Amino acid sequence: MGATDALERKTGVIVGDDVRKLFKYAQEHNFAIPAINVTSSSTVVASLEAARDSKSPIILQASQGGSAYFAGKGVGNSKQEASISGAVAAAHYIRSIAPIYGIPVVLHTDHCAKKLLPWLDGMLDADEAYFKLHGEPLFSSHMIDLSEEPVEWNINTTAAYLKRMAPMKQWLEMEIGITGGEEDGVNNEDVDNNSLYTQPEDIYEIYKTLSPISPYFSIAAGFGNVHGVYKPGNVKLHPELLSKHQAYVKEKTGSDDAKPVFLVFHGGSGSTKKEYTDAISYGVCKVNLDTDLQWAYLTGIRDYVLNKKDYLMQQVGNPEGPDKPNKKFYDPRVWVREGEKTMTKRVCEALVDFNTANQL
Ligand SMILES: O=C(CO)COP(=O)(O)O
Ligand SMILES: O=C[C@H](O)COP(=O)(O)O
Ligand SMILES: [Zn+2]
Ligand SMILES: [Zn+2]
Repeated sequence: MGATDALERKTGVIVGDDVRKLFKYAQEHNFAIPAINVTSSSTVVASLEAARDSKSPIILQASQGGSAYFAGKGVGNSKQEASISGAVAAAHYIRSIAPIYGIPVVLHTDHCAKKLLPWLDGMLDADEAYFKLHGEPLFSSHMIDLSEEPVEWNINTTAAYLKRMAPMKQWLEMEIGITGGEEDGVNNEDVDNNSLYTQPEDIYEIYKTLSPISPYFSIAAGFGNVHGVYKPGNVKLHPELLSKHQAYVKEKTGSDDAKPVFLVFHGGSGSTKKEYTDAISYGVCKVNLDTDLQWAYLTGIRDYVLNKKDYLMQQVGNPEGPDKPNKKFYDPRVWVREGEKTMTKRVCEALVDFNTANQL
């Protein structure tokens, strides 16, 4: 018995009820699925390889900036055209290759502040076009992040988007309580500390508003989360706040489910195993991990270049002889692959930390 038994589609990109079933299964079995920020085919395959080798489901997500990178940094993005095309290209790529890895994959997009809503609108146009042809949306899920706006406007605008997505049974993640650090190029490092911690009343308000529209939503509730990795002690996480949210919603709705809310943990990098497992025990089913993987990807490439320096300074000639060609050392499939290996290893560690390994 494993998570795959709960799913209708067992490999490749999953959508609709399967997404909800996977998240519920994760909550019931005390694990969370890592959401990896991908920016290229290379980071996609490094993540998929880790999930396949660990017999785990995985979430691949593209941020607005990561999507534009998929399209190419040389393309203009004043109307979000690079972010829309790049995200759609990433989605088609991931949909094409995910099945050969033999694991279920949730295809998601990350954040999306108010000023970036045209990006989300463009992706939803692509979802609806795909839905007409295939009876399912192109992406499994999206995030909307209006956490810096007044709470009422955040909830009402999120509700309007969920209404648009509901006929496609598409998942929507929303944020309440600001994530510190940097996201989408916006610097939240100086944000007031209290706005990093969400109150249970806000969670219930969201739950009450969104539930009648669609059951396919999750909440990234702030419990001190910060993007990036800083000096120890700078970030104070309070995952125990999440248990108050669950208890409050359970009491208000009379639900017999101890974890009625699907919760998301942002800023996963640099956190302790206990912070992960505590948050997971309170109903976190998705943990976002980016910065630690950027670092892991670099280390493999960095070490390769440093160790092979004498083979990389000219096309011909190395310590083995002045006539020796260096092609097999500077082929990107060799040195980029080293970054993939160290990234895969770090994703495997996360899968163990979040108790996801061997859950399929
Ligand atoms: O929350 C994240 C992406 O949305 C990732 O945060 P980290 O970069 O801190 O892991
Ligand atoms: O928001 C958090 C993610 O780490 C994405 O970051 P990014 O905007 O630098 O791609
Ligand atoms: Zn945010
Ligand atoms: Zn985030």
